[in-house]
Amino acid sequence: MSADLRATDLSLGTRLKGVTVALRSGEVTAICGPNGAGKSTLLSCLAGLTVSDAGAVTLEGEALSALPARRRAQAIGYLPQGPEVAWDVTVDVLVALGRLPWQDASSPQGQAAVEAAIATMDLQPLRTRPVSRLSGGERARALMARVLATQPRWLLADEPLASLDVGQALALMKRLREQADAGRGVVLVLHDLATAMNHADRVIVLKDGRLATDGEPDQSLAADIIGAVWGCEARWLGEPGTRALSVS
Ligand SMILES: Nc1ncnc2c1ncn2[C@@H]1O[C@H](COP(=O)(O)OP(=O)(O)OP(=O)(O)O)[C@@H](O)[C@H]1O
Repeated sequence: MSADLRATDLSLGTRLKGVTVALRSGEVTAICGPNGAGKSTLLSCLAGLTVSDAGAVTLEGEALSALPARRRAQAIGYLPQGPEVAWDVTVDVLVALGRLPWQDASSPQGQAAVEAAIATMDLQPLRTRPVSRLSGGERARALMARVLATQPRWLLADEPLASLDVGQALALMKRLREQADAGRGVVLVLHDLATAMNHADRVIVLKDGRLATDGEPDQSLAADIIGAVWGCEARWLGEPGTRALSVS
């Protein structure tokens, strides 16, 4: 069984045009590109939530579209961009919703997974707080904890750092690295190219719905590619692992 999530020749209107990528478990993959490039659309297709006009997504060799919804939800945790929380539940209850695909929130195993997710996202002090009384960043952490509580083999997150402060963002990237080191696949839509450069194993760049590059961060985010895709004159500063991007 190949431990990968593949999109083959994926097309959807003008949003995706023949995108082929093979994502590997055990890696952190960043999907980057300008606004409207198709990043969220690709991630949603990889999660099985958006159906393409042409092409296919396979999960570990099986067509994603043929998998029962529950098995798919067990395997793939998906955090959309700026998700709404429909009910004003407490953090505890929200995170426990992550066990729905397993239907075991009240079992010792389910509870252990919820506790681990709450601890991982540093949510103990907030666990009895209703979601409506969280700050934007706290809410983002609670929503990530819900995804982690599922303990999916694949973690797909659309701009998971968007509302986090610099310390929380760094902490989350470390946690996601631990998830990859534990053998999970981590796929993140990121606008911050320095985060992608410093923390991803691999960077996929989309432009106008097409694959622009797919490779190691140094290669995919080389200055000439940033120039061609984002239209900025770019220069990387600093050492590998802590690089900063200077753009003009
Ligand atoms: N439901 C939809 N129906 C039709 N077109 C859509 C839909 N959602 C998004 N689009 C369009 O598809 C293109 C790709 O959108 P997508 O959200 O995937 O881009 P993105 O790369 O994630 O952008 P951003 O960085 O702004 O979040 C955009 O031009 C957008 O306007």
